[in-house]
Amino acid sequence: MNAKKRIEELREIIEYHNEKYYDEEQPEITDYEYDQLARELEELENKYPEYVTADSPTQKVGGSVKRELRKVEHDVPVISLQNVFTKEEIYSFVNRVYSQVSNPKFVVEMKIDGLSVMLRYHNGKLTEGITRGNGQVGESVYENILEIKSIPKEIPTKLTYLEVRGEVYMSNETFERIIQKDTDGQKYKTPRNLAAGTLRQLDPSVVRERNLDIFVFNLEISEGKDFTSHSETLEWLEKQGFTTVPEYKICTTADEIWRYVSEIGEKRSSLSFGIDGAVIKVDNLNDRRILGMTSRVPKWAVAFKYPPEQKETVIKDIKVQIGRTGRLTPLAHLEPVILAGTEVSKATLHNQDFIDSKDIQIGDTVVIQKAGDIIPEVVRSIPEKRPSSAVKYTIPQKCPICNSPTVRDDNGADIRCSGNECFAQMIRGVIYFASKDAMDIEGLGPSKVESLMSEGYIRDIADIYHLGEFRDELIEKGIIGREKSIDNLLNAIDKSKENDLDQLITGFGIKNVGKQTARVLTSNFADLDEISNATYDQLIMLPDFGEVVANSVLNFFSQNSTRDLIDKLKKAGVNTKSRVSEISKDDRFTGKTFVITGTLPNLRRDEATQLIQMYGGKVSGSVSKKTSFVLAGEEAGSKLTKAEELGIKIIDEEEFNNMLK
Ligand SMILES: NC(=O)c1ccc[n+]([C@@H]2O[C@H](COP(=O)([O-])OP(=O)(O)OC[C@H]3O[C@@H](n4cnc5c(N)ncnc54)[C@H](O)[C@@H]3O)[C@@H](O)[C@H]2O)c1
Ligand SMILES: [Zn+2]
Repeated sequence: MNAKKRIEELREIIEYHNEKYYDEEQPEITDYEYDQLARELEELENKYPEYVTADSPTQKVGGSVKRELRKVEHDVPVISLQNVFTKEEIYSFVNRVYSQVSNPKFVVEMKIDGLSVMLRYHNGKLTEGITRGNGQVGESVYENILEIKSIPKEIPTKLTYLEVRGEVYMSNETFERIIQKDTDGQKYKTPRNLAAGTLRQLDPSVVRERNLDIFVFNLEISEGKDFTSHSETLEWLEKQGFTTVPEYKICTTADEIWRYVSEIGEKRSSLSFGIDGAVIKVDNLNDRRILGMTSRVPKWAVAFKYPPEQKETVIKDIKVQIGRTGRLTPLAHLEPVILAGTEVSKATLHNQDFIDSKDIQIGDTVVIQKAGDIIPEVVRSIPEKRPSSAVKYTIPQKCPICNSPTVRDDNGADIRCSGNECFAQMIRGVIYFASKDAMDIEGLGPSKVESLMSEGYIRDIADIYHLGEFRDELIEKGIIGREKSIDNLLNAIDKSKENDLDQLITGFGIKNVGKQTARVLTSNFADLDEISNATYDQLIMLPDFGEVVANSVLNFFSQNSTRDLIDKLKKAGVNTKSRVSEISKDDRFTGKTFVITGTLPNLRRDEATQLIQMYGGKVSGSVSKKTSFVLAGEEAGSKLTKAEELGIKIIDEEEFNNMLK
């Protein structure tokens, strides 16, 4: 691909992820992955400056401004920081500074993973709180800021105007607590996203409940008071009651800086809050002025991004997941380990090529990492630690769901089920079963259904009623959410067992049978068994039933898989009795006994029998004085004679049909 094209493509991808991250607080990729993309774009733009445009994401800061929040223009544009990823880059930054100013000092701070907020004070009183927004214009979150305890609302020194900048964050502990019980909070993947989502919503009481906090890291404006260094401002800010970035350190040499950066990196996972790097800043404010800035970043600071934390663990098993498009994705089930603060028990292996190229086997010890603290990935296997019991893994040749052959995409590494819409179709079926129109199981919406099916917990609708057996596993995997959401869902599932039969029949999703038709069935038959044994003639006589609908019903209930499904549902305790039919049951033949003889022109004998039984009548094999009617067709033999002798009423099919009208 040529450079220009790649640059354009990268810009588009990055803009997309910026919006997800900054505006929706719902990132789809990890910070690490994002940083790789941003770095690639930056390097290309450096190499081909002729392609740099003013609207490139490398030239801009942050996200946009929410319409619901009041816009505020920044006094000092809020710029970004240059990211660096290696020791060498830190050294070259330090060397550059040394070449431009004499005896520089540096402050090394943690880069808190939250969102930037500017705080304004007039005459010592807090008057405004603004998000970074696009760097020029931010959003007022003043009412929300007031709910953050560690932000002083009034400070002892009454300068006419003061502006400080800090990072609003949420501690890991608070994050865990909130996503346990708060369904809105559960939408967010990381403390950073939840902190941003919380600060940018409109209800201050939510901020209070969610216990946001702040670390102040910069003094922007202090009218009537001068400082010579950054570290001096931090000390002064502390005296004013601000909580400043913890454990910052003043360093002189590159070696010293690197040692401290590494030290922070080592204790990173044991901190009670998230950091996404370390910031190295020139301390002296005059030096900063000499070094200057670009349109987007200061030249007197860099942010070091730590490589993702890695751990070793063992692959216990590899299972295949099936996605919406029928793609089979192998998933490693791991010996659980704590990584970057949370437990990891599975990781995607992407495809067969990934497994083969990394030489990954079941039983292997592997190195995993959580890129950007979200999605765990397998970095490599350690063949020296391979036990003799290790097993090679190949994606199955038959789809574990529909048994169709699996095929490799012509032009790629993906392997798909060749079954016609196998998974999508199944998913739709289960989603419909749980929907309001059918079994109305609250909490079992499309995305939950999809994950449960992808993970193999649900293969058919009856499996829904066995989810309770996997309660602990589901909690551990976090597929549904936390303990509370799982219990709510299990309760809703349990409750649905008592639903009326028409809801269950609707849920089967039988072709041409909607809610209305399901009701007709349940008001004419006593239970699911009667419905599944109903004959064409019984069905065709039901109100609103035409040939097509009747055949659809017959076809559905004649399949073995349907019988199995019904058995499974009954065993699980799902109601299969019709309540409506108890009231409106048509019992016109109660007390009447029929004898059927000869061949009827249209009805088969078993069909006629069922019709009679359906209306409360009995069918007997021999004619006696107790016989009410003899239903006779062609070639009726001795029974007809006997009926004539006893004077019992003989009817033909047409008369019988008339009795049913
Ligand atoms: N996953 C995604 O889809 C996605 C999308 C966009 C951005 N991101 C992540 O966000 C990063 C961009 O980060 P950013 O928006 O915070 O801006 P940035 O990289 O420009 O860093 C500057 C920000 O760091 C923060 N900060 C925290 N502690 C600080 C300290 N001690 N001193 C100075 N600043 C401090 C401030 O908020 C400041 O505005 C990317 O590198 C990426 O990791 C991820
Ligand atoms: Zn399939």
